Amino acid sequence: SHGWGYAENNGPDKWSDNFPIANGPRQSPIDIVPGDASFDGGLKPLKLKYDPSTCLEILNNGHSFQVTFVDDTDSSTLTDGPISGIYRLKQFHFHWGASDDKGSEHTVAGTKYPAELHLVHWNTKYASFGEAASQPDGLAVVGVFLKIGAENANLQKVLDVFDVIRAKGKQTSFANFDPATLLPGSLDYWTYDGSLTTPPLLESVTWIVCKEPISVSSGQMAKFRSLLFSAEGEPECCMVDNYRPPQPLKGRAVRASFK
Ligand SMILES: NS(=O)(=O)c1cccc(F)c1
Ligand SMILES: [Zn+2]
Repeated sequence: SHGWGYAENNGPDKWSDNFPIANGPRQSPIDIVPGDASFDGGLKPLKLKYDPSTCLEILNNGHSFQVTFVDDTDSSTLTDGPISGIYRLKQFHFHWGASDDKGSEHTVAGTKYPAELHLVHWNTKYASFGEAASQPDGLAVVGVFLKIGAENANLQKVLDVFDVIRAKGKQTSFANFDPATLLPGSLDYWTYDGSLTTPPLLESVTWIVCKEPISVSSGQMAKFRSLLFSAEGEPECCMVDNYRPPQPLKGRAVRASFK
């Protein structure tokens, strides 16, 4: 049977068939309305400490591409911000559109960005990512919007290996990349309780969405769109529009770390 995806027959509107939590109380992404967010002076600044030597490989998993990290020590961590304890970086990946007018998962007062970066961390009070992913406080994902502008030289280091991971299932070693180079200058953020934005849609994520975007050029966005959802030997299907649209807030509070 066909697995989940982003097409008409297996996309976001169909996910609840196999993953009923898709209609749950804390689903992601959401539309962030800055005027509705409440400033919380108790929120700490994000503390991100990344060790580039924990960077392991880059892979096309058929839904996005992801850069994975060695997470058997506290070398690359997220602490403070809205969370308590230590969360380890597991991977980062992106979501993007077929054109520059769409692609992000979170939106800001209805505004879609051309892409969105997700840095995925898991709570070390649990034994593993998999265990943490099933807990309400198990994961913390930092979201960063990409906005069309100047070419992003740090991002280019990732795009330069796309030719060897073009098809689903391809992976290659990827060493000494510092994900901190993909963070915006300001780490002001909105935060709310949510979920994974792809199946299994587990409601285990503390979302931390940065207010300030990073830049990406239109040519670099075209490079994202050169990846394939399809595996080698299958009819080629461009990897585009791999984003879930905003989900109902269902009474959740969105807090801001800034005024
Ligand atoms: N898109 S996301 O919510 O960051 C996500 C989806 C699935 C797995 C995961 F680790 C993170
Ligand atoms: Zn994601």
